[in-house]
Amino acid sequence: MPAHPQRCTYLGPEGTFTEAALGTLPEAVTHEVFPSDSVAGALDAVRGGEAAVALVPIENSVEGAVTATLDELATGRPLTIRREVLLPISFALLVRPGTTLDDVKSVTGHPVTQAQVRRWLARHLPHAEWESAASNGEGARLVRDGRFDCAFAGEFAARRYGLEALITEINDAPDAMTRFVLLGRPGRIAAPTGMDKTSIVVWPAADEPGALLALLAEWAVRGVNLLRIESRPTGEGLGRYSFSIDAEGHVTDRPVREALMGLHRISSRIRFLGSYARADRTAPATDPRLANHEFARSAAWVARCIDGIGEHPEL
Ligand SMILES: O=C(O)C(=O)C[C@]1(C(=O)O)C=C[C@@H](O)C=C1
Repeated sequence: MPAHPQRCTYLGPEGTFTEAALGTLPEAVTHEVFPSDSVAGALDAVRGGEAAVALVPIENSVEGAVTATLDELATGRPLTIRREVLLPISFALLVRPGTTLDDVKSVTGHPVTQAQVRRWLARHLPHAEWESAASNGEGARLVRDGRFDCAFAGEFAARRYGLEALITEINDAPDAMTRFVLLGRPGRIAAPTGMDKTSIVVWPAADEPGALLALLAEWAVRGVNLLRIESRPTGEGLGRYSFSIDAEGHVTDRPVREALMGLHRISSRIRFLGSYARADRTAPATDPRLANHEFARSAAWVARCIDGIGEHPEL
C-alpha cells in the first residue's frame, strides 16, 4: 500500500489523553487524523503505510513504562521517534447523567490510569469492581453503552460520549505526567536543537557478569547522561532481556555517536529509535571537553601522532 503522507493516527478512540496530546502538535492540523484501537494497531498503520505518523503513550510519571509501546518498538519493522509530548494528567469520574456515587458498582479505565487513582478508589469506591479498558476513551464509550457504571478519563471525554463528570481533578499524585511519542518510518534525522534526546533498544551480547555494566560504561565514559533505562523480557526465555534507553543529546553529538558505536560493537543487537527535540526543553549539562570540536581536535592530534609530529609543543 502506498504511504499516505498526510495521515496521522493515535491511540483512540476519541476522548483519550493521547488525542488531547495530539491536539498540542502541528500534525493535528497539518494531517488528516484518525484513531486506532490499540498501540499495536496505531504502529501497524504506520508500518503498512495507512498513516505517516502515530502518537502513542510511552511513559507515565506514576506507573512508569507503557510496556505495549516499548515492546512494539523493540519488535516488528523499525520505527523512529519524531517528537515527544508531555501532558499533565488529571482524571474525571465519568457517569451516565443522573448516576450518583452510591449507584456505582463497576468502574473502568486504562491500566495506567488504575495505577494513578488506586488510593482514591480505595477511599471513595472500595467495593466497586475494576475492569480495565483498552484506553480511557474506550472506557468512556463502554460507560455510555451501559457496560460499566463509571470510567476514569479526561474531563474532555464526557462531551464526546454524552456523559457527566461526577468528580474532577482526581489523581493520587498531583503532578502526574504522561509522555507520548510521535512515530514514523525511519527517515533522515532532524537536525539537532541543542536540547535533544536519543532513544535505542539494545540486547546484551551474553548473559555474563558485568554485561549491563559494559552497556552503561559506553555512555558513562563519554559523559552522556541517561534519562531512562528499562529492561524488557525478550520472550526468548527467563532471564533474557533487552534494554530500552533514552540518553541526553543527539546522534550527531560526538559523545552520543561514539557511545552508539561502542554499543554496536559489544551488543548482540541494537535498534536506533531516533534523535528528537526534548519536550521539556532542558539543555544537557555541557562539559566543554566533550564538545564536537574537542573530538575533532583530539582526532587530529592522533593523526599527527601517526605522522610522527604528535609531540610538537604547539599541538
Ligand atoms: O487511555 C488514554 O486516555 C490514553 O491516552 C493512554 C494513557 C497511557 O497509556 O498512559 C495516557 C495517559 C494516562 O496516563 C492514562 C492512559
